[in-house]
Amino acid sequence: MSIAFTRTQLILGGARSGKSGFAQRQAEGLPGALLYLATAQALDGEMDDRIERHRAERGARWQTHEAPLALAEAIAAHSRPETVLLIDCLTLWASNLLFAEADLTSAIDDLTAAIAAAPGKILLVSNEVGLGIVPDNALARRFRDMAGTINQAIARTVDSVVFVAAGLPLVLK
Ligand SMILES: Nc1nc2c(ncn2[C@@H]2O[C@H](COP(=O)(O)OP(=O)(O)OP(=O)(O)O)[C@@H](O)[C@H]2O)c(=O)[nH]1
Repeated sequence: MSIAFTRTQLILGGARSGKSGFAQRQAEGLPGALLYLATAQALDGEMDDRIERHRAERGARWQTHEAPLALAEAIAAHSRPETVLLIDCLTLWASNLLFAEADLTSAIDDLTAAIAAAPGKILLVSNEVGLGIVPDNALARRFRDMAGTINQAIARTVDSVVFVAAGLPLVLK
């Protein structure tokens, strides 16, 4: 099932909700060159295997670039009128920012400006992390708040927002 797409779309969902697969199918339904911008870093063997599986599933139509922190710069460098950029995912980008002790407000401003200025199509994947119990430690609470703040800022910026649960899309905007 695909959802109407104009130029920019945010795809939210919980862990293993099917959001990445949904975003990939949305992108593959569009004409143009497909570019995957990964924010994940392979820090252990399990993540290596996961990334390998994702690369194999994407197939030969896709090019991959990694941007754990400099997402705005990567969008500016790779977006062209004929490209479809899939950014997966903003939640890991938030945790990379947190560990790098980066300035969240200016990182969000740079990212929203880059999305608005990009000439090509952009899909962004993000986790909806705040639905469970309140975490019992300050770092996890800070991360949860950052993730929510980023999702709201990106949702304001993009043309459409979809929430994926159990593999099924619900249009929010
Ligand atoms: N560095 C890197 N990361 C990748 C690559 N392909 C996918 N990833 C990462 O893999 C992650 C998504 O995979 P999963 O963690 O299996 O997805 P999930 O969130 O559990 O499940 P869904 O809700 O179904 O998306 C994203 O954070 C991507 O950044 C790649 O080629 N390089």
